[in-house]
Amino acid sequence: MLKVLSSSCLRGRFQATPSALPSNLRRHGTQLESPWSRVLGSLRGRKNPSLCQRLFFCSDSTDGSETVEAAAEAKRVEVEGEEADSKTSSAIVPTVARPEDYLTVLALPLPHRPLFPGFYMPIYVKDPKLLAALVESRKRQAPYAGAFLLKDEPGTDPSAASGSDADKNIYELKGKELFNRLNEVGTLAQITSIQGDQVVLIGHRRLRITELVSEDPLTVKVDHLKDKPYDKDDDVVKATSFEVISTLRDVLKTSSLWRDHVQTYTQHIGDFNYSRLADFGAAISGANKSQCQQVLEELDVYKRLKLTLELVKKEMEISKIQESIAKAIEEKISGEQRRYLLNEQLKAIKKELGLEADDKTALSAKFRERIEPNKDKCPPHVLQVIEEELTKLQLLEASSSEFNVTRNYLDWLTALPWGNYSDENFDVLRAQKILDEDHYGLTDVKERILEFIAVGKLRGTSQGKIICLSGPPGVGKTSIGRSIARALNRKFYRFSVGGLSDVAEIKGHRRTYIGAMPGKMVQCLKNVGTANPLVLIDEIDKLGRGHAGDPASAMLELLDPEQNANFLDHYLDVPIDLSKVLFVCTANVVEMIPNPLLDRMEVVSIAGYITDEKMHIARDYLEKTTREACGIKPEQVEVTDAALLALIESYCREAGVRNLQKQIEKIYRKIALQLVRKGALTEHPTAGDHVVVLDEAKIESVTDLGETEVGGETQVVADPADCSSNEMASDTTVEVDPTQKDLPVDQSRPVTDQHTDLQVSIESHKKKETDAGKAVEKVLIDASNLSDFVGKPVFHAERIYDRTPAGVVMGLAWTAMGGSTLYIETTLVEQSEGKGALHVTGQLGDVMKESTQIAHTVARAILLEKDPENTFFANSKLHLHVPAGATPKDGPSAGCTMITSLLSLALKKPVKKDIAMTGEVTLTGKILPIGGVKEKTIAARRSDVKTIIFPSANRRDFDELAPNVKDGLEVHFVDDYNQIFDVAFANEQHTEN
Ligand SMILES: Nc1ncnc2c1ncn2[C@@H]1O[C@H](COP(=O)(O)OP(=O)(O)OP(=O)(O)O)[C@@H](O)[C@H]1O
Repeated sequence: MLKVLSSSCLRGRFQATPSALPSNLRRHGTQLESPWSRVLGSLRGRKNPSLCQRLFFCSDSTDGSETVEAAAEAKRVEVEGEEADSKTSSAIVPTVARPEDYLTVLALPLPHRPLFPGFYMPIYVKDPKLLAALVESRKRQAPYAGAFLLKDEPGTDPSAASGSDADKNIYELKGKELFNRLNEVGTLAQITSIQGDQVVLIGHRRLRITELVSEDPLTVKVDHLKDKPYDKDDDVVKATSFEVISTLRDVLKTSSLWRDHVQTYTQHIGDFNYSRLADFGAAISGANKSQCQQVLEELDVYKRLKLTLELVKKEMEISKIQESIAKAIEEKISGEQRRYLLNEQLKAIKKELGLEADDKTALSAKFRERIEPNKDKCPPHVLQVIEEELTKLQLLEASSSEFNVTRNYLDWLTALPWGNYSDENFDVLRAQKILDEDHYGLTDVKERILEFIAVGKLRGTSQGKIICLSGPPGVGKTSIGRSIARALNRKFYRFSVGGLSDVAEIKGHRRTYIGAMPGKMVQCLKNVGTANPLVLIDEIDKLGRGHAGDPASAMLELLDPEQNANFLDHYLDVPIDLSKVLFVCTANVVEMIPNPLLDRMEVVSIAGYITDEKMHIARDYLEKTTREACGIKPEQVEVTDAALLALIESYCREAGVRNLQKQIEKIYRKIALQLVRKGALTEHPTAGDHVVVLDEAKIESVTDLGETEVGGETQVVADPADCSSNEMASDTTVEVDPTQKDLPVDQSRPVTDQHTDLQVSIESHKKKETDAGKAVEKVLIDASNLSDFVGKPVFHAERIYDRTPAGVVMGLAWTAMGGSTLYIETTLVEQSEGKGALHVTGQLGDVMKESTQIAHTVARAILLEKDPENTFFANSKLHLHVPAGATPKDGPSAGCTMITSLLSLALKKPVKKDIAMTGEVTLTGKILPIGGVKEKTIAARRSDVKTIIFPSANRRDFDELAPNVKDGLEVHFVDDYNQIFDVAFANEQHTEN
């Protein structure tokens, strides 16, 4: 029966590129594709697609008569074609002789695949003799030859890809050699066209070579093979064939390459035969040549179907893999593109549905939404600016820089808490409780804050004020600021102006600059979200001098209650009301604060703490917070008062408590380490274990139970359960001193206490019972073991002299770090008649140098008055020195001390024991007031001074001091130097001679 492939898709295929070629041809690379495409080209040239179709499936039978019928039908169709080509049609018209009459045929070697009956195959014929013979046979109207697949060369890998060098040599095979390489079973092939060395074949029926007839060209005798008879109605055969068909359909779903073949074939499923189905499956599968040859050789149709089924199943798997690979690659490549497209589509859809406005509208909506809740409280002029800017935003191009500037500006403008105040707390008692909770002492500051709250309560509103906390570092200026905010229920914001020299930091940059930002105050308001925060301006005394504008003046505008109700930030360009903001400034040296600023401030000075205050702060505040921070329980540690006192007096002699805090932290860190180490050791050892710890150097050996080697302690760990008993716990206190060589170890008693390699000696207590009834390790810190935790005292007493010799007097000084004591030393260099002079050292400033000159003159006058005979100053070259030489010193307040020192040398009389003095002296011996009375008093107490001489003008300052600062001091207030002379040199018996 003739099958004319009329599907339009086939027509399309033949007009397509080589990729549309049947897959079995395409798979074998260019060698096959090339002639195939040329043949296609020639056919296409004839503009007769129907002809091409016929060439593919010309018959469903291997029967010669059918072939004749097929050819006749082909011719009929061809004639019907508009552009029939007589030359081509003659090429496919079979000879008069029937195919089965061909018993001797020319043998055509097929390098890659066998030719299946009913299939079309273009090949190259390189052998000129063979080609000539083929041409000749066509001329003789006998265009048939035998096509046989070449066997693989012995030793080659059949799975190796074709197209290798070995393949190229097949064209050189000739005669016997070629004969031996041919598979026995092949196909009777009709030569449909010959163009150059390209020959197009159509397979007809199976052949088997029986003998070699001639070698050049190779001619063989053949038997025509017929399929073994089979029952067409056999269920198994049917089922197998149906499975082949359904697999082919599955492949069709995944592989478009096969679609045309399979569709065409299955369309004609009604009159197929099983044999051809098997051939079809094998032919179009991608199986290798030996597998295909196996199908060709199989004459049992059922078996052939089974073989084919295997091949197409495999093909299906391959096509699935191919599909997934293609999909993955496609996804990878087009992922980005697809996302972009989808995004665009999404945007378009949203816009269409009115779900999303464009960027500008969305932005405007965002800003409006932000300002909406505050609209009533927001000043009208600000609302007006916002409206104007929003209108401007709509008009600007979104990509323009101006747009960004406007957007940022609106962002800031709408983010500020216009008229948004936190509820103030005017409860004085609560505020006092909070202030006391956070800080010990600081009565002045606390009082001032409470006054402020009281006024606020009476007025119903609080007025922004500027409080300036001044004092040495570490006295709690910053931390009290935080407490005040808590007490007043205001938001807290801190910024430091130390070294600030750019006015823009305070007042912002103009919007026209790239990267312009508003000033600190606007940033503060945005940050805290309320318009009445407490703003702590740290280090205001260290405000820079400024290169562009004066930061001090900008601060003035910010802080002055008269001006700051309409503070104008350069960036915002709309006045902001800062009058509700409570400003607290901190400074170390009040004198360094620019005067106009200082004028507007209420200075509250914190002078520093005396030992007693430090003890309280350490015990009730620092220790508590540090212990909690280190995760140590109160019952695990005990720091004795003696230890704390030693720590304050020998390690932390500063005015504040920052260093003390550091030392306490150091102690607690070490304790934490010890506790953890002990915990680790006591957790792991079990009863009977030996644990040797302490100084590594001392450990020589570990012995068995009950033995102690010299230099090491062997301790037997008791059953941990025993430790919980009261009796045991109370018995196991061990004191270890690493410096002690042979420690007495009571080996009859189990010990759980272990010592770490910290190389410190501590008393480990296991006797304390917690509420839960468990024994706890307790670390005890006493004055004796303090150095194990904080090292040797770094700060030695300020007192150089236990008893000052003649010519040495203790003075009192004030520094930014607090008060301090200092000595004025004078010695005689040489004596020569009428050559009295004074040489000065100790990095003294100009004022202090002048003081020495004044002191020299005054001392000479007083000596003359007291002892007219004494010519000491007139004839002596003197040297006055103020230790420590590395520290620069200045100021007039050491005047009286210098006079006393000079007189003491002149009189060879030491001053009263434990006396210190301070006061500026005039040339006539009058004593002028000094500053820093509290600091100086505290410093004097630190140095164990018992008697202090202050100028009378400072009596008020001294009287204001807390009683605990004044307690036990003998204080003299003087107007004239003679009064000092009387106090300093009175009742002293130690005249040196
Ligand atoms: N009276 C006090 N009661 C409790 N703790 C205090 C007291 N004074 C200071 N402290 C603590 O001392 C530490 C240092 O204080 P802070 O940082 O406030 O010092 P400061 O005066 O601001 O120093 P600086 O001038 O260097 O900024 C803080 O942890 C603070 O809690």
